Amino acid sequence: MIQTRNREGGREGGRKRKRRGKEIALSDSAQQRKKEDFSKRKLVGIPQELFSRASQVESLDLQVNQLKHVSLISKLTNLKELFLSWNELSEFPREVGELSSLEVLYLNQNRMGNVPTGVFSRLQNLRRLNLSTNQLSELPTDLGKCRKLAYLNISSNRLSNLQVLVGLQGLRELCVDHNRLVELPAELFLGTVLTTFKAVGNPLRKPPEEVCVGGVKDIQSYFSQLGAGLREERARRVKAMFLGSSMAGKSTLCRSLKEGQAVGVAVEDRTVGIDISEVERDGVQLLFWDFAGHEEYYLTHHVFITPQALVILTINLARCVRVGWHSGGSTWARDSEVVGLIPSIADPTSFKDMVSFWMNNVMMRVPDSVVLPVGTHADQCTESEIQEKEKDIGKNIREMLEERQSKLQSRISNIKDKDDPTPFSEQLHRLYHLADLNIKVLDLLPLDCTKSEEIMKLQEHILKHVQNKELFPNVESTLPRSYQVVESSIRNLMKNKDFPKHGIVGIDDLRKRCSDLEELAREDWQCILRYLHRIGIVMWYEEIEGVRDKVFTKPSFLITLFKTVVRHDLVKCLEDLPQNILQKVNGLGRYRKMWANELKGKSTLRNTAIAALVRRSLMQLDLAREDSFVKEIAGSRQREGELVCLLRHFDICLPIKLSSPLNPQAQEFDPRMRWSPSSAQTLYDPDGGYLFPGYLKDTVTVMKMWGVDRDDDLRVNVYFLPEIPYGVFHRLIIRACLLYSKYWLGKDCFLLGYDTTLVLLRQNSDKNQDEYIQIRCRERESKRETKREERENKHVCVRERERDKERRERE
Ligand SMILES: Nc1nc2c(ncn2[C@@H]2O[C@H](COP(=O)(O)OP(=O)(O)OP(=O)(O)O)[C@@H](O)[C@H]2O)c(=O)[nH]1
Repeated sequence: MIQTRNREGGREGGRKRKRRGKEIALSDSAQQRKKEDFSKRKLVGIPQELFSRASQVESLDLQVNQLKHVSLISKLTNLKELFLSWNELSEFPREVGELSSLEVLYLNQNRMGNVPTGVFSRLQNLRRLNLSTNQLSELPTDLGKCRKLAYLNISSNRLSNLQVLVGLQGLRELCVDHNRLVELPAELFLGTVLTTFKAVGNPLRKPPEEVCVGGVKDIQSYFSQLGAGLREERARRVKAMFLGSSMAGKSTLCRSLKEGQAVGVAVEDRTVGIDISEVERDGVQLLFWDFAGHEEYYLTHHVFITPQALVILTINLARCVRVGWHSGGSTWARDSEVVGLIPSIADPTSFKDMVSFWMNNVMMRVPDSVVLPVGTHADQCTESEIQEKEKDIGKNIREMLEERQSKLQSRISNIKDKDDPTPFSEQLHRLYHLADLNIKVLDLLPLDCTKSEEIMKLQEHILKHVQNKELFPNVESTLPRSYQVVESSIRNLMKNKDFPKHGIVGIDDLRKRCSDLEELAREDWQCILRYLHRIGIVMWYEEIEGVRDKVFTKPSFLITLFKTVVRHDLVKCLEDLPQNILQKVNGLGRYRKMWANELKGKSTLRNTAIAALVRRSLMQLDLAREDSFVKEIAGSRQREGELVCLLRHFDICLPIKLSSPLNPQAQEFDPRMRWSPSSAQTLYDPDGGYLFPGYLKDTVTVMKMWGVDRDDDLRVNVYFLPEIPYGVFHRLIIRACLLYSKYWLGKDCFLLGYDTTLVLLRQNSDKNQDEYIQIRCRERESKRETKREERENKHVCVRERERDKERRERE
């Protein structure tokens, strides 16, 4: 998606760019530095005119040209800043090594394969160096002599060793994303002034990537614990995520793998949300995450689909029927009924629903994954059918991947062909990165899940692949012993009778309970907890205000909570709420119908309805004995419940006022500020409720308000490659509505009202199957329209009268 601009051509964040800009501006004014700007001129050599005033030039900008060599640059003896980004340099310009006054050197986005040793020995004043997006596999040993170097960007290269950087005492910012690093030198972090370190996209084992994403503090803690004389341990662990459409056989596979033999699953025993199980085989710990295939659950899946996992894409072979090829890739249809070019997600036999929807989701969320397609129900197909389907699915997936690559490449060329590609450098970097991260799809394995020997075949298959270091470089990681101790202490605690069955514990309480860890400093303990959170052993959302002091030691319980309000049969759950539960939340019997109708008609759930649903779930699990616990989860009149707090954070629901058509808590939008969910804190309204865009069914209200499209509407289309990820539009609804006081919502479209302006957003796909979000804007015509809008604003309000009546009845 086109969204970011980077004026400089480097790949630093906006803040840093600004800082650099400021630095330059300050030093400019102080020293009257002579600047020469020759950027974006399609130059193939340095302009000769420069040499007539060579000694005066202090800053030279040659970005975005076609330079293959840089000669005579050493004549600019007073040069302090040199920008050579976005050129065609395949060799490092050696003469640069003679520019002893140089403070800033940018050589990113070139094609250099190496930097010769000796160049940096004389660059003693160098403060900022950007060598990112080149093809470097080694760093010159003398780089470590640039004692003043404070910023170094060497991301998107082929580096596997950072030892030469040890000793750079002034280094504060270091970016090494997307290289081939397996280990990091501890000396780079311990006792240094490094404050920013980025290393995503490396096959890191020491420390593992889950530690590195926590930043310098977490890495320091990791190394100091490694160095504390405690034994280091090797952990071999892999998460296997079972994805695929409903009734494909995911639960059957998960449960059978756990038991080590074929286990039948009753058809009505549908997975709700996600099931988690864990087994150890051949010294590898396998965490199985079984994601429900029913559409309602896709909304929460993104919270749990994490990188570095093995994706087991489960396809019911008996359900797909081959009907021929066409460009849409929908090769399958039920009972020989040909589906449309873009088959509906609701068609469980379409190729899109069975394979490409999941593949696209995986490509978008975890694009460096390994996918193992497993064809279930092989016993219900003939040998030749299996072979044919196996071949077709493989071919279709390959075509999908090729199409994705070619789209990525064409977008890359589009940007590169622009006269000035620098504003798109961040986007280009992402495209390069996506093009690099080719998802690995293994051959389809057909299975009859009713046979134990077939289950064992799958187990062997999984173990063979996860032990392949090329496919899973991160399966093995080195951990300080304390990491293992904390993990096993928590596991042991969970076996204790007095440990809460739900597994939710206060963070300090948990630390106290792990008594064998007394010597571990609080900060180190938190770093370990963060690591355990990232690998999915516990959940600790320290960034969410309402739950930051809680640890969910049983992630499955968290998922159970999500299932309370995100489920395929929610209307029925509301209709079936027992009387005793209603009484607990001061509800009347007739509320069942009212709540069910509100959900069906407006996709809203009021607080009392949520409280009743949560209470019922907790009672079913025998966890409702402590009223205070139920209130913490479900909410009370004083405070928002932890469940909605989490759902809000993950953009699954939107707080709404049920009593008013307006949203008085809407944030004022400040374009200078970065918007984040936490900045959109809303006041808790005990009489309010939440809107779940995932349950929106039609577009009637929105389209009535909007009318027909007009030629003079202001219109912007935002295209997505290869399609709009599931749930993105829902999240857009939530984020946009938090900013506007008037909105009308529908399935796949919504309308925002501000002053006299209407803005329509809708997700579309055109005849070329390009998917995009369209933004249309127009002035409202008359006051009459405003009145009509208020009358029809039924998605965000129930009438005041109705609320009063309800209150009276309660009283
Ligand atoms: N004959 C046969 N039945 C299978 C096979 N695999 C699964 N089943 C049956 O298919 C049905 C659906 O399987 P599940 O494992 O519940 O499917 P799921 O993908 O988990 O479905 P959701 O929970 O809706 O996501 C169950 O009744 C299984 O026993 C197979 O290979 N052969």
